[in-house]
Amino acid sequence: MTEPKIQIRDLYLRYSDGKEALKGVSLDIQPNLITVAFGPSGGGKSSLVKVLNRLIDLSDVDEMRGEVRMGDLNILGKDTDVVELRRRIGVVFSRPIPLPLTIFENVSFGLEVAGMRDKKKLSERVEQALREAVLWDEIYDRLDDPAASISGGQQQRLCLARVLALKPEVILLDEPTSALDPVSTAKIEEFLETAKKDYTILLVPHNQQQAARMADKAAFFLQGELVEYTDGESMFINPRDKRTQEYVQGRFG
Ligand SMILES: Nc1ncnc2c1ncn2[C@@H]1O[C@H](COP(=O)(O)OP(=O)(O)OP(=O)(O)O)[C@@H](O)[C@H]1O
Repeated sequence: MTEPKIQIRDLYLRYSDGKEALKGVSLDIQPNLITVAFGPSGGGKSSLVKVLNRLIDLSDVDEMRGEVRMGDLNILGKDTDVVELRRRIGVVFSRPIPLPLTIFENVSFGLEVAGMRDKKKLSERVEQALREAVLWDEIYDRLDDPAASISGGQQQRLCLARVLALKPEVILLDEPTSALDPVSTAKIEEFLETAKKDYTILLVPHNQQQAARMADKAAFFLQGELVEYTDGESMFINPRDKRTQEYVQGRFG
């Protein structure tokens, strides 16, 4: 058995308004696979994403307990270096929010903050990240244009390239294609299929078709509970839990 990349044990999260977003979730996220976290709105998927790279620190939380580890690193640890954690676990959200800079600078920014100064190295890393994000061929001759001048679908891949430039180990994607047209969606999915050999990927899909297309492993979340966690195929063809069956068959939304 491969060692899980991320181990989550009995994770409980309650926001200050009393909402219990995660009610004792235990989940092993395997490397080099796409794990899909799906289920109806309010199930806790986005909260889980935020816990994993500690963006949850920016929310009003009443109580959070349990254990989340990546190898030796205690992700929830008080002394955990969250800047380094967020480099190792990158995140892409549903709306692309490029920095008000050029295309090139959007990708080089994080590298420069991390201390990379060598222009040649920066250019190489930017090109590599843009190629990996399936964007290079479309924008290689306008790297100095403002990021705002490219389409929404291209901006989303630019945000992905920004994450990739920092050479993360894990990539979290929270409905990354929900604002995109089918062509841009296909490019993100193409990226995910190729990228899984190099990364650990957790995807919150924007619909069930995408979940079924992309999932090597699938985790069904319902009102803060992880109801079922199994191989993608089993989940969508032959789910065990009645609640999963009903959701997968479209009997509730
Ligand atoms: N910052 C917050 N403060 C208070 N409650 C929150 C906050 N964020 C989420 N919640 C609540 O926590 C629960 C889980 O929400 P979460 O966004 O994690 O679910 P989700 O499965 O990602 O849903 P969606 O698909 O709608 O994004 C919901 O009841 C939600 O209202």
